[in-house]
Amino acid sequence: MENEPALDLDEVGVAYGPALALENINGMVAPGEAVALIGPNGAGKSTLIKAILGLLPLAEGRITVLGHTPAAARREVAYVPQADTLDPEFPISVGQVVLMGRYRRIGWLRRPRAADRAAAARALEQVGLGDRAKHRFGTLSGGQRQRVLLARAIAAEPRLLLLDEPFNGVDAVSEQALLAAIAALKKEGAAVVVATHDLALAHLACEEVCLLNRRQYGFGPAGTTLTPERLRATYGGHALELRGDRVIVAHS
Ligand SMILES: Nc1ncnc2c1ncn2[C@@H]1O[C@H](COP(=O)(O)OP(=O)(O)OP(=O)(O)O)[C@@H](O)[C@H]1O
Repeated sequence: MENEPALDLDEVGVAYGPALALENINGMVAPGEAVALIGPNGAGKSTLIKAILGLLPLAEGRITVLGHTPAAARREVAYVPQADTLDPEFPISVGQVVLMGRYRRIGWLRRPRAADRAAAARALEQVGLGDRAKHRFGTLSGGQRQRVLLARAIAAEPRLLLLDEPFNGVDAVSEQALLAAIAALKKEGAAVVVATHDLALAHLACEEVCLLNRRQYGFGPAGTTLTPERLRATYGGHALELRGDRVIVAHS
Protein backbone atom coordinates (compact mmCIF):
# COMPACT_ATOMS: atom_id res chain seq x y z
CA MET A 1 0.00 0.00 0.00
CA GLU A 2 1.27 3.45 -0.95
CA ASN A 3 0.59 5.26 2.35
CA GLU A 4 1.17 2.34 4.66
CA PRO A 5 3.41 3.20 7.65
CA ALA A 6 6.75 1.43 7.70
CA LEU A 7 6.32 0.93 11.43
CA ASP A 8 3.23 1.11 13.60
CA LEU A 9 3.49 0.71 17.39
CA ASP A 10 0.13 0.21 19.06
CA GLU A 11 0.04 0.10 22.87
CA VAL A 12 3.19 -2.01 22.88
CA GLY A 13 4.28 -3.69 26.10
CA VAL A 14 7.27 -6.03 26.52
CA ALA A 15 8.16 -8.07 29.60
CA TYR A 16 11.17 -10.11 30.67
CA GLY A 17 9.35 -12.30 33.18
CA PRO A 18 6.57 -10.80 35.31
CA ALA A 19 7.60 -7.11 35.16
CA LEU A 20 7.01 -4.96 32.09
CA ALA A 21 10.23 -3.47 30.67
CA LEU A 22 8.12 -1.31 28.32
CA GLU A 23 4.45 -0.38 28.37
CA ASN A 24 1.97 1.67 26.36
CA ILE A 25 4.36 2.59 23.53
CA ASN A 26 2.61 4.17 20.55
CA GLY A 27 3.83 5.77 17.34
CA MET A 28 4.13 5.56 13.61
CA VAL A 29 7.05 5.98 11.22
CA ALA A 30 6.39 6.69 7.55
CA PRO A 31 8.62 5.49 4.69
CA GLY A 32 11.51 7.93 4.20
CA GLU A 33 11.32 9.18 7.79
CA ALA A 34 13.53 8.59 10.80
CA VAL A 35 12.73 8.43 14.49
CA ALA A 36 15.23 8.63 17.34
CA LEU A 37 14.62 6.49 20.44
CA ILE A 38 15.89 8.61 23.31
CA GLY A 39 16.15 7.59 26.95
CA PRO A 40 18.65 6.75 29.71
CA ASN A 41 20.50 3.44 30.12
CA GLY A 42 18.03 0.69 30.80
CA ALA A 43 15.09 2.72 29.40
CA GLY A 44 14.12 -0.05 27.00
CA LYS A 45 15.50 1.24 23.68
CA SER A 46 17.23 -2.03 22.77
CA THR A 47 14.19 -3.93 24.03
CA LEU A 48 11.94 -2.01 21.62
CA ILE A 49 14.36 -2.63 18.75
CA LYS A 50 14.40 -6.37 19.52
CA ALA A 51 10.60 -6.42 19.61
CA ILE A 52 10.44 -4.65 16.22
CA LEU A 53 12.85 -7.31 14.89
CA GLY A 54 10.46 -9.99 16.18
CA LEU A 55 13.08 -11.33 18.61
CA LEU A 56 10.98 -10.68 21.72
CA PRO A 57 7.30 -11.56 22.15
CA LEU A 58 4.89 -8.77 23.07
CA ALA A 59 3.15 -8.86 26.43
CA GLU A 60 0.68 -6.23 25.22
CA GLY A 61 -0.37 -4.41 22.07
CA ARG A 62 0.79 -4.87 18.51
CA ILE A 63 3.73 -4.01 16.26
CA THR A 64 3.12 -3.80 12.51
CA VAL A 65 6.11 -3.62 10.18
CA LEU A 66 5.34 -2.78 6.54
CA GLY A 67 1.83 -4.14 7.01
CA HIS A 68 3.01 -7.44 8.51
CA THR A 69 3.98 -8.97 11.83
CA PRO A 70 7.64 -8.34 12.75
CA ALA A 71 8.54 -11.96 11.98
CA ALA A 72 6.86 -11.89 8.54
CA ALA A 73 8.55 -8.56 7.64
CA ARG A 74 12.03 -9.60 8.81
CA ARG A 75 13.46 -9.90 5.27
CA GLU A 76 12.74 -6.21 4.64
CA VAL A 77 14.33 -5.06 7.90
CA ALA A 78 18.02 -4.49 8.58
CA TYR A 79 19.64 -4.08 11.98
CA VAL A 80 22.90 -2.35 12.82
CA PRO A 81 24.21 -3.47 16.21
CA GLN A 82 26.85 -1.56 18.13
CA ALA A 83 30.19 -2.19 16.42
CA ASP A 84 31.71 -3.76 19.54
CA THR A 85 29.25 -6.67 19.37
CA LEU A 86 31.27 -8.21 16.49
CA ASP A 87 34.54 -9.76 17.64
CA PRO A 88 37.34 -7.72 16.00
CA GLU A 89 39.66 -10.75 16.24
CA PHE A 90 37.38 -12.77 13.96
CA PRO A 91 39.35 -13.27 10.71
CA ILE A 92 36.95 -11.78 8.20
CA SER A 93 37.46 -9.08 5.59
CA VAL A 94 35.44 -5.87 5.38
CA GLY A 95 34.03 -7.02 2.02
CA GLN A 96 32.88 -10.33 3.54
CA VAL A 97 31.10 -8.53 6.40
CA VAL A 98 29.20 -6.33 3.93
CA LEU A 99 28.33 -9.31 1.71
CA MET A 100 26.66 -10.92 4.73
CA GLY A 101 23.96 -8.26 4.27
CA ARG A 102 22.89 -10.03 1.06
CA TYR A 103 22.29 -13.44 2.62
CA ARG A 104 18.82 -12.74 3.92
CA ARG A 105 17.86 -12.06 0.30
CA ILE A 106 19.81 -14.82 -1.42
CA GLY A 107 19.60 -17.54 1.25
CA TRP A 108 22.56 -18.99 3.10
CA LEU A 109 23.04 -21.93 0.73
CA ARG A 110 23.45 -20.09 -2.57
CA ARG A 111 26.76 -18.51 -3.44
CA PRO A 112 26.64 -14.73 -3.92
CA ARG A 113 26.39 -13.66 -7.55
CA ALA A 114 28.01 -10.73 -9.33
CA ALA A 115 24.93 -8.60 -8.56
CA ASP A 116 25.33 -9.33 -4.85
CA ARG A 117 29.01 -8.42 -4.93
CA ALA A 118 28.17 -5.21 -6.81
CA ALA A 119 25.50 -4.28 -4.23
CA ALA A 120 27.99 -4.90 -1.42
CA ALA A 121 30.66 -2.79 -3.16
CA ARG A 122 28.15 0.05 -3.69
CA ALA A 123 27.13 -0.06 -0.03
CA LEU A 124 30.77 0.16 1.06
CA GLU A 125 31.26 3.18 -1.25
CA GLN A 126 28.20 4.77 0.30
CA VAL A 127 29.80 4.80 3.75
CA GLY A 128 33.07 6.11 2.30
CA LEU A 129 35.09 2.89 2.70
CA GLY A 130 35.16 1.64 -0.89
CA ASP A 131 38.92 1.17 -0.73
CA ARG A 132 38.85 -1.05 2.39
CA ALA A 133 37.06 -4.16 1.07
CA LYS A 134 40.12 -6.39 1.42
CA HIS A 135 41.16 -5.10 4.83
CA ARG A 136 40.58 -7.25 7.86
CA PHE A 137 37.51 -6.00 9.76
CA GLY A 138 39.34 -6.00 13.10
CA THR A 139 42.07 -3.63 11.88
CA LEU A 140 39.61 -0.75 11.34
CA SER A 141 38.82 1.92 13.93
CA GLY A 142 35.61 1.68 15.95
CA GLY A 143 33.94 4.35 13.82
CA GLN A 144 34.98 2.64 10.59
CA ARG A 145 33.66 -0.70 11.89
CA GLN A 146 30.35 0.98 12.64
CA ARG A 147 30.29 2.25 9.03
CA VAL A 148 31.00 -1.28 7.74
CA LEU A 149 28.06 -2.60 9.76
CA LEU A 150 25.87 0.14 8.26
CA ALA A 151 27.13 -0.87 4.78
CA ARG A 152 26.12 -4.46 5.56
CA ALA A 153 22.61 -3.18 6.36
CA ILE A 154 22.51 -0.99 3.21
CA ALA A 155 23.51 -4.00 1.08
CA ALA A 156 20.36 -5.74 2.33
CA GLU A 157 18.27 -2.98 0.68
CA PRO A 158 16.00 -2.67 3.74
CA ARG A 159 12.70 -0.83 3.87
CA LEU A 160 13.16 -0.40 7.62
CA LEU A 161 16.57 0.15 9.19
CA LEU A 162 17.17 -0.17 12.95
CA LEU A 163 20.35 1.22 14.50
CA ASP A 164 21.40 0.74 18.14
CA GLU A 165 23.63 3.59 19.37
CA PRO A 166 25.42 4.03 16.01
CA PHE A 167 27.31 7.16 17.07
CA ASN A 168 28.86 5.82 20.30
CA GLY A 169 32.61 6.33 20.33
CA VAL A 170 32.64 7.36 16.68
CA ASP A 171 35.05 10.02 15.31
CA ALA A 172 33.79 13.10 13.44
CA VAL A 173 34.60 11.72 9.96
CA SER A 174 32.72 8.49 10.62
CA GLU A 175 29.87 10.45 12.18
CA GLN A 176 29.46 12.50 8.99
CA ALA A 177 29.68 9.35 6.84
CA LEU A 178 27.01 7.63 8.96
CA LEU A 179 24.71 10.68 8.78
CA ALA A 180 25.14 10.93 4.99
CA ALA A 181 24.44 7.22 4.47
CA ILE A 182 21.34 7.37 6.69
CA ALA A 183 20.09 10.42 4.75
CA ALA A 184 20.63 8.59 1.43
CA LEU A 185 18.65 5.58 2.65
CA LYS A 186 15.78 7.80 3.74
CA LYS A 187 15.80 9.48 0.33
CA GLU A 188 15.34 6.06 -1.24
CA GLY A 189 12.25 5.59 0.93
CA ALA A 190 13.59 3.52 3.82
CA ALA A 191 12.28 4.27 7.32
CA VAL A 192 14.91 4.50 10.06
CA VAL A 193 14.85 3.96 13.83
CA VAL A 194 17.94 5.11 15.78
CA ALA A 195 18.50 4.46 19.48
CA THR A 196 20.82 7.19 20.69
CA HIS A 197 21.94 9.22 23.70
CA ASP A 198 23.07 12.09 21.51
CA LEU A 199 20.30 14.65 21.19
CA ALA A 200 22.13 16.81 18.65
CA LEU A 201 22.75 13.87 16.33
CA ALA A 202 19.19 12.68 16.84
CA HIS A 203 18.13 16.10 15.64
CA LEU A 204 20.39 15.90 12.58
CA ALA A 205 19.43 12.37 11.53
CA CYS A 206 15.77 12.19 12.58
CA GLU A 207 12.69 14.33 12.10
CA GLU A 208 10.84 12.53 14.88
CA VAL A 209 11.77 11.47 18.40
CA CYS A 210 10.36 8.93 20.83
CA LEU A 211 11.20 9.66 24.47
CA LEU A 212 11.34 6.43 26.46
CA ASN A 213 11.93 5.30 29.98
CA ARG A 214 9.90 2.14 30.48
CA ARG A 215 6.94 4.17 29.30
CA GLN A 216 6.68 6.84 26.64
CA TYR A 217 7.28 10.51 27.51
CA GLY A 218 6.65 11.88 24.03
CA PHE A 219 6.55 10.97 20.33
CA GLY A 220 6.57 13.55 17.60
CA PRO A 221 8.62 16.09 15.64
CA ALA A 222 12.04 16.65 17.26
CA GLY A 223 11.59 20.43 17.39
CA THR A 224 8.44 20.36 19.51
CA THR A 225 8.92 17.08 21.42
CA LEU A 226 12.43 17.62 22.83
CA THR A 227 11.40 20.10 25.53
CA PRO A 228 13.47 20.48 28.73
CA GLU A 229 10.43 19.38 30.79
CA ARG A 230 9.95 16.18 28.81
CA LEU A 231 13.68 15.42 28.84
CA ARG A 232 13.81 15.90 32.60
CA ALA A 233 10.80 13.60 33.02
CA THR A 234 12.37 10.97 30.74
CA TYR A 235 15.70 11.11 32.52
CA GLY A 236 14.14 11.27 35.98
CA GLY A 237 15.58 14.71 36.69
CA HIS A 238 19.18 13.73 35.90
CA ALA A 239 21.43 16.46 34.60
CA LEU A 240 21.84 17.17 30.92
CA GLU A 241 25.43 17.90 30.03
CA LEU A 242 26.77 20.14 27.28
CA ARG A 243 29.91 19.01 25.44
CA GLY A 244 31.06 21.53 22.86
CA ASP A 245 27.98 22.37 20.84
CA ARG A 246 26.43 19.02 21.70
CA VAL A 247 23.85 18.24 24.32
CA ILE A 248 24.84 14.88 25.71
CA VAL A 249 22.75 13.20 28.36
CA ALA A 250 25.54 12.13 30.63
CA HIS A 251 24.17 11.12 33.98
CA SER A 252 21.43 8.63 33.24
N1 LIG B 1 17.42 -10.44 28.73
C1 LIG B 1 16.92 -9.70 29.71
N2 LIG B 1 16.37 -10.27 30.80
C2 LIG B 1 15.85 -9.53 31.80
N3 LIG B 1 15.84 -8.18 31.82
C3 LIG B 1 16.36 -7.56 30.75
C4 LIG B 1 16.94 -8.26 29.65
N4 LIG B 1 17.40 -7.36 28.74
C5 LIG B 1 17.12 -6.15 29.25
N5 LIG B 1 16.50 -6.25 30.45
C6 LIG B 1 16.04 -5.14 31.30
O1 LIG B 1 15.09 -4.38 30.56
C7 LIG B 1 15.27 -2.98 30.77
C8 LIG B 1 15.52 -2.28 29.45
O2 LIG B 1 16.80 -2.66 28.91
P1 LIG B 1 17.33 -2.19 27.49
O3 LIG B 1 18.62 -2.89 27.24
O4 LIG B 1 16.25 -2.35 26.51
O5 LIG B 1 17.58 -0.64 27.74
P2 LIG B 1 18.32 0.41 26.81
O6 LIG B 1 17.48 1.64 26.81
O7 LIG B 1 18.64 -0.18 25.50
O8 LIG B 1 19.63 0.68 27.64
P3 LIG B 1 21.15 1.01 27.13
O9 LIG B 1 21.12 2.45 26.73
O10 LIG B 1 21.92 0.79 28.39
O11 LIG B 1 21.48 0.05 26.06
C9 LIG B 1 16.42 -2.86 31.76
O12 LIG B 1 15.88 -2.73 33.04
C10 LIG B 1 17.16 -4.17 31.62
O13 LIG B 1 17.80 -4.52 32.83
